[in-house]
Amino acid sequence: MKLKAENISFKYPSAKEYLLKDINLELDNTKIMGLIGDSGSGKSTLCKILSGYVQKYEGNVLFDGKELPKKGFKPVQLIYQHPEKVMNPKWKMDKVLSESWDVDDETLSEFGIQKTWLTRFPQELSGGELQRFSVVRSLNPETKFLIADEMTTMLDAITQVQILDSVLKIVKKRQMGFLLVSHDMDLVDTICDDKIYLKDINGI
Ligand SMILES: Nc1ncnc2c1ncn2[C@@H]1O[C@H](COP(=O)(O)OP(=O)(O)OP(=O)(O)O)[C@@H](O)[C@H]1O
Repeated sequence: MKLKAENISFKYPSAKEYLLKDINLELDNTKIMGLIGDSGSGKSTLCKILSGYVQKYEGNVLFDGKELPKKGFKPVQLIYQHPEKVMNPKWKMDKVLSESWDVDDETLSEFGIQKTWLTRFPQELSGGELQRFSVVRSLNPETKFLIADEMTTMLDAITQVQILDSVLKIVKKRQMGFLLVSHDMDLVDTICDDKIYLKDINGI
């Protein structure tokens, strides 16, 4: 499977300048890729475009040659850097999960999610606990490509490794594509087969 960005350009409505200009990118499930860039350089924005979360941009995002669906489930799933911003504060966590898929007990335990957390609201969980939900939520059986945007920043070092290991196990088993966005060069070098520097592909 291929995730392709063709001449992506993007400017936030409130900004004067383009953030992303003529980005071309081709990712597939044969290589685990890393995306690196300075803080504020547009990595999260590019991830939101590649996963169909931001839909107003110039250029095309094609998944296996087709545009991403505008509504409903998306085969490219994004694990957000700030899960609290994208979870409905009025929904308890069991509803937040079931909106994506019917998560089994094995997956909950693999990611260290305690059953009692399921009956809490997002604001009643720590950043790290919430991040585990964000990871699990993205692992719908129909997910074909996973983009992890600084997904482990809210976790301590040991938990980071555990969660990433579990995700990578699932990525390999299901032969999903995986893009890891991180500031941590050592982490990218350890986990990824190859890396992309945003400044090298951004024509601004
Ligand atoms: N909704 C928004 N409206 C206007 N500007 C925004 C919006 N979201 C982000 N920006 C700006 O766009 C730029 C890129 O932000 P983005 O989050 O994509 O960068 P990043 O490379 O992921 O940064 P970091 O590594 O710090 O998370 C920043 O200058 C940010 O302030």
